Amino acid sequence: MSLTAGVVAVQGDVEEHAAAIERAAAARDREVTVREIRESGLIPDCDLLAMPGGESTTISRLVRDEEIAPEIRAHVAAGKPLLATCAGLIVASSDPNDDRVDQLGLLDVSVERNAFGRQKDSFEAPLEVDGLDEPYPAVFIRAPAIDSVGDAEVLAAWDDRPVAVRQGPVVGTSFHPELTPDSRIHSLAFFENEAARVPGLEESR
Ligand SMILES: NC(=O)CC[C@H](N)C(=O)O
Repeated sequence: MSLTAGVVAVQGDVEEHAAAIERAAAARDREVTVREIRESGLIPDCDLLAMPGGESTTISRLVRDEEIAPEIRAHVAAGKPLLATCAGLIVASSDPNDDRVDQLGLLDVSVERNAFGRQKDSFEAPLEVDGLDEPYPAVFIRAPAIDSVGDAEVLAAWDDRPVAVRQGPVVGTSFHPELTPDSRIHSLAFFENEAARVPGLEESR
């Protein structure tokens, strides 16, 4: 079955996410069509969803004004995967610590925007990630840190702060997995988490 993927496309690395989704799908011999999401009505047809980095206040505004937010929530409630990166993580969180961001509350974490310090505005780090055999080359750009974690599971930390989390079908990262050729995070979010995200799947097999 061919898959349909959506990338919330207000700004940020939309094409890079699309390419990473295509690489991750190809590695599994899956066909995928990637659509850019700027308006409501498209997400219900999507099997997978990515919410890229950019500026969280801007993304939040689009998602609210275009009435995309309820569709993202319904997508996740149906157990379909969402990968939320950097600003996307801030929007997906339950507490962005910023009144200008309308959070979606899909990841039970509070975040601090731009938390990794001015001298380290942008850096790459070899990250140990739960579920990956080798460190992942993680690119951080004015990245948020995760301050506290409720129901979500921490997949990776940097500088003693969580930077990748999972809650059911949602994976959130502080870094930008679309900016390196390594598509293992997309693969983890979209193709390797089936049992965890679809309740009852394990039993029904
Ligand atoms: N690269 C990014 O997505 C940065 C996120 C941005 N600093 C914000 O707070 O919205």
